[in-house]
Amino acid sequence: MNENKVAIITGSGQGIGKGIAERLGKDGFTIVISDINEESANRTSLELIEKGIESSSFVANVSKKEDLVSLVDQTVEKYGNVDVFVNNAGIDQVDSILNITEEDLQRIFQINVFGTLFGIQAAAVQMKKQGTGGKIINACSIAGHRAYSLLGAYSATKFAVKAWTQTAAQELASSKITVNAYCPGIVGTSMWDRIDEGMGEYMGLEKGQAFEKFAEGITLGRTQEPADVANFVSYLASPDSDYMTGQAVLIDGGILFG
Ligand SMILES: NC(=O)C1=CN([C@@H]2O[C@H](COP(=O)(O)OP(=O)(O)OC[C@H]3O[C@@H](n4cnc5c(N)ncnc54)[C@H](O)[C@@H]3O)[C@@H](O)[C@H]2O)C=CC1
Ligand SMILES: CC(=O)C(C)=O
Repeated sequence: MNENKVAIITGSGQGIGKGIAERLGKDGFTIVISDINEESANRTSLELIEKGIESSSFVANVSKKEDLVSLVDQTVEKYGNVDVFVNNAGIDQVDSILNITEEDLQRIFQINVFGTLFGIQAAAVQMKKQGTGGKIINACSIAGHRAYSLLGAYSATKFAVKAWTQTAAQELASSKITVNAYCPGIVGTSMWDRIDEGMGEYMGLEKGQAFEKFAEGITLGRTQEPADVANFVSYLASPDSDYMTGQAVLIDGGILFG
């Protein structure tokens, strides 16, 4: 299955992106690991190769459109096609609404919002050229369904990702390109280490307490692993999801409903 199909995952040197890369690699895709961090991108790609998965790594900063165009070009030069593009890279920011600065806002929007749009554009241009359809998959969040205290800027970026997903789905459907998003809850990656620290400072909590407080609301009684997200992304990347587009789906263990 998926022989000769190529998946690019941004921000896949670690965390959820790495989990997605491992799962899509198992599903038979050739995997392009891309990250702003060259060292982690190379390491993850080598790990996949050691598991028998065809893989390469390319450095790209998603906040620069030319990097994403070049990422797609380099992939096509090496493998001939792009079938799945996962806009996974994203950053967090913890701040109260009164303290968010213009500089902070520009940084997080440049990566989470502009970066996702640049990824959609670069992938769609290539997929349209190929004429065989494709799957564009974006990283949203529970914070794209409801905004959270101290995560105002981050939540705003994830609401925007949901908007890109809906618009791109409508505009690209005639080219047989589906566009969907995954919305995880609380995944124990380095992103949550930073959020835990930031919230801890604001709320006077010890290390780990903000994470635990958020985790209390999970119906299934445990926080998420990257593999929990990757299992769902595997479906979004497969023909089984061909009749689904424009959706930002909660995969959060039951934090939010509806
Ligand atoms: N960890 C969580 O609980 C949740 C995470 N998400 C989303 O999932 C995605 C992945 O998050 P995690 O794996 O937890 O984060 P992480 O911080 O562990 O990993 C993010 C990766 O993106 C890379 N990156 C950062 N800025 C970049 C840039 N400008 N260009 C290219 N790569 C860049 C980093 O080097 C890193 O490898 C993000 O979009 C995040 O918003 C959504 C919901 C929950
Ligand atoms: C990091 C993230 O999306 C949340 C809300 O946990």
